[in-house]
Amino acid sequence: MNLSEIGYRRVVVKLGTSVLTSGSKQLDKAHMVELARQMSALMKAGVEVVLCTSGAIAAGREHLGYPKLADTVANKQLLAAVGQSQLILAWSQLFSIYGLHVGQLLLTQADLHDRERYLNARDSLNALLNNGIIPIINENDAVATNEIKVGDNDNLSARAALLCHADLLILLTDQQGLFDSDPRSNPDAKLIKQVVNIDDSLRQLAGGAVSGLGTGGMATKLEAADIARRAGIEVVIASGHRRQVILNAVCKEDVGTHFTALENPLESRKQWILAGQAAKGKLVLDVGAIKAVTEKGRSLLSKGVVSVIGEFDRGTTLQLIDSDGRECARGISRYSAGDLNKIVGKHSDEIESLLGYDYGDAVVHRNDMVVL
Ligand SMILES: Nc1ncnc2c1ncn2[C@@H]1O[C@H](COP(=O)(O)OP(=O)(O)O)[C@@H](O)[C@H]1O
Ligand SMILES: N[C@@H](CCC(=O)OP(=O)(O)O)C(=O)O
Repeated sequence: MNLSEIGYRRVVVKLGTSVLTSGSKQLDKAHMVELARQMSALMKAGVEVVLCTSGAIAAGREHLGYPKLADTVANKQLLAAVGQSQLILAWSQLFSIYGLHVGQLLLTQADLHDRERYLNARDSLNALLNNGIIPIINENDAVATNEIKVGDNDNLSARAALLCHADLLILLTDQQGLFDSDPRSNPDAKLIKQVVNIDDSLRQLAGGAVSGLGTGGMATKLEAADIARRAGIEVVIASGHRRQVILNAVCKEDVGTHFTALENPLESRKQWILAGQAAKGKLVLDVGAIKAVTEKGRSLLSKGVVSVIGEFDRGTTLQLIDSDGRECARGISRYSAGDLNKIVGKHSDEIESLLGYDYGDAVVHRNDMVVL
């Protein structure tokens, strides 16, 4: 393996519950050690690895002897709180076989949404990697309510890849990659080896199916792939049980589905906008505004806003959607929902007289916006 010729410096590996449990109800440590071996080999060859691991809830169930618990958020938090310590213990022991230390980062949406916390998380990741320690990331399920949850580890791993400026994201799951329909329900489904563009027809293929203990299925993997490739990060979706899968993916061998990265990655501030999540609010845009924003690279003005959805403060990241609810851009609002409700459809010149102040003509400035 000549990794110096490959060119990847930093790789994020995401392991789904389906991989960690091998489809059973418990952590498959025999398989985890094999994955740790491959990641350790990369670290020793000079390729830095960040591990994004699911499996806390499954590990919690196993550790407590499969208790009968109602399917509530609080009970999932209980299972994650118990299971996360088992999970990190397992990884710490398995990597120690290869002489490597691990460091744990449990993140929530809020850590990615707030610029200062985002930069702090980035510093921690870099400090670990600069010292040859493998960062192990999971969502902080025990404290995350639905509002502050990223929600699935596919998205979390993409955001982590942006955070640490990785150049490859490997999403490992229980299928060989992305198929043209769900291989669980269609045995004739065909593997898609290369994806250059992610559009609505591709999203439809991903459907909603999820393996036994997993969250999100292929749909969240596609979302993750889209976030990463926009930031100039290549993505591979492959089977976590394929022999040498991590090493082969890093050596650019033909494994699973490969997503080409966009050539002009977004600058860092736009990456941060994409790394956070537009959780709190939406603006519905008229046709002219959609065109101005998506085709002409303009800022969004109040005149082009048809309606405001949700309650939010100034400085919140919003989804900019069309009348069918399709998201066309994401950006930071210069006005609160309350203010926006007073100025929708109005000319920018009227803002000061309507509000008694103004924060500029743009409701969402183009420097604070990512067109999707
Ligand atoms: N087009 C598709 N190609 C591959 N898998 C798909 C597709 N559509 C849905 N799936 C489902 O997605 C599942 C993997 O997602 P998930 O259960 O969340 O796994 P993980 O725990 O690895 O994140 C597969 O088992 C498969 O049934
Ligand atoms: N944070 C959760 C996993 C959430 C998740 O996205 O799971 P998966 O679809 O298996 O990657 C856990 O550790 O159990």
